[in-house]
Amino acid sequence: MTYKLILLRHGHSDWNAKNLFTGWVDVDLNDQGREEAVRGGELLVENNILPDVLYTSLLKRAINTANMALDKANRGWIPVKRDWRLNERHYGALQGKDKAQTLAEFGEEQFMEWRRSYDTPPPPLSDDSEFSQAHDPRYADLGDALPRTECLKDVLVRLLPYWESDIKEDLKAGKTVLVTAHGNSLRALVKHLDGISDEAIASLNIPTGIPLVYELDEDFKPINPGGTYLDPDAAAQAILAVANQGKK
Ligand SMILES: O=C(O)[C@@H](CO)OP(=O)(O)O
Repeated sequence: MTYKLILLRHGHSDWNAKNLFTGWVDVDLNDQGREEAVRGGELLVENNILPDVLYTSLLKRAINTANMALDKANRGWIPVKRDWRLNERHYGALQGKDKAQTLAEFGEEQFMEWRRSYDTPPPPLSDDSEFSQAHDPRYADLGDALPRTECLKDVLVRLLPYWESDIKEDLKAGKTVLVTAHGNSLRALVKHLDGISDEAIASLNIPTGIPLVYELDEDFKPINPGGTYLDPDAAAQAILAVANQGKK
């Protein structure tokens, strides 16, 4: 028995275009992102990989990407599960800040430590910031568990129980699962699936809008380590662009 898992990072958002740290701020797709989402759906059809169930975060850039991709694939009817555990990493006090300005102000070492180190979170975001989610009704049930900042390790800690309890169960039932989420929540999942070290994960980046397909064996180990991008050329180009964000 093998299992099929599709990971899809949301398409380009307004704040990707403006080069701002986004995290849990609920920014929508821009025109480029909507095109990427539709193309993502086309790639699923062209490769005959059709999801049976959809998982998304609670953020509209992921929700809308999934809806557009599935509509293109004529799979808008599949069951949907949404959970905050798939949200982007909470970027703390960096949410809403310009990446290039942050790089110039704090230097490359600190900037990359905040962006890509496994276990150093940025400073926490104050609850009275305009970019805070402390009063957002969609997270009311979280109580004290609501993050004010997160490093990648924190994302893995909140995501893994959900992977085990829900996503893996659907895979075990033989369903092709689509997870539409974010650069850093997907990096956390890929780290787990591929057994990537805390150091090596720093240089792994995920492009927007290109489905990444994993075939997993009965122990949920990848038969195709690193997964397979359905458009490898576009993925290679877009990965470089993500890696170089901030550097103008
Ligand atoms: O701003 C963010 O939330 C993320 C994803 O866009 O950025 P980065 O790639 O810098 O972690």
